Amino acid sequence: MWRRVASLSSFLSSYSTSFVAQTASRLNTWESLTTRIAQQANGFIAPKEKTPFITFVLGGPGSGKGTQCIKIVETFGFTHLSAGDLLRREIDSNSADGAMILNKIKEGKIVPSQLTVKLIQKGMESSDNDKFLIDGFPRTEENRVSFEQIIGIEPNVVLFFDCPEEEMVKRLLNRNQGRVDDNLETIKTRLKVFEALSLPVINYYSQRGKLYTIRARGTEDEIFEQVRPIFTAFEACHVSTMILSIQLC
Ligand SMILES: Nc1ncnc2c1ncn2[C@@H]1O[C@H](COP(=O)(O)OP(=O)(O)O)[C@@H](O)[C@H]1O
Ligand SMILES: O=c1ccn([C@@H]2O[C@H](COP(=O)(O)OP(=O)(O)O)[C@@H](O)[C@H]2O)c(=O)[nH]1
Ligand SMILES: [Mg+2]
Repeated sequence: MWRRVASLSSFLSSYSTSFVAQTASRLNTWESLTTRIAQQANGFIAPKEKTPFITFVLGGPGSGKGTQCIKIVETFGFTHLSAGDLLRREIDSNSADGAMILNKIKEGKIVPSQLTVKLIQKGMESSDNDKFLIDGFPRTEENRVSFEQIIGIEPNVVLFFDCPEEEMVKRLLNRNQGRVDDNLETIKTRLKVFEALSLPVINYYSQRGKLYTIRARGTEDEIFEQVRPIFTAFEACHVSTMILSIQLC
């Protein structure tokens, strides 16, 4: 079934255009967006036994990943798995790895991949949902490869919140969530880690045609209006796929 639907991607792309062209008209790249979405739509709102629909949410510290994830969850019904939150929960639960994780976070360094991937895997397995926002992961090429090896699937979509450094620093210093890493010294390390280790991951997904770059400056609502058409198009594509499969059966 999935192969048959994929072979219809060019038809789906023109079909979905009429559905969502209005909302997506803000994007200059609409034509290539619909083509890519038609190719990547398999699994959106899929039943549990099907491959889940995975979105990686990437961007520098303070770029607004978590804030936008809340809006995506509210609007599109994803399950939000923040890698940072999973690690902080692990610290709070006094697990054997807690002290090591706390040190890594304090220093702005990256926790060993296997540990993070296992926590994400647990989060996915304990959810009935099939649509996941994996926020703040993968942060390194090693993270990315480890996810592919352990979970065995690739993301359908990768969002990149592209935000100027000075804006990220300002936001982090005002975050007020009592986080051990929201101080200037750790922020400086985190920005360096982002540039050296995370940007290559973003480039990798850009080359694979999976990257959607969001200009992450402006109000939260303005930024969400760049995010919304991406998922609206996937939803429309899913509906047209359902209609087609009913017609073909
Ligand atoms: N568009 C925005 N404009 C101003 N502040 C924002 C915006 N988006 C998020 N914030 C604030 O910036 C801080 C960091 O946002 P967060 O979503 O935690 O970023 P990330 O998860 O990428 O580190 C939070 O205090 C949040 O309320
Ligand atoms: O896959 C991950 C995600 C997070 N972290 C650690 O957790 C910190 C906080 O991550 P989070 O995503 O919460 O930060 P944000 O970007 O949202 O500010 C990072 O600096 C890392 O030290 C990690 O090691 N691996
Ligand atoms: Mg966050």
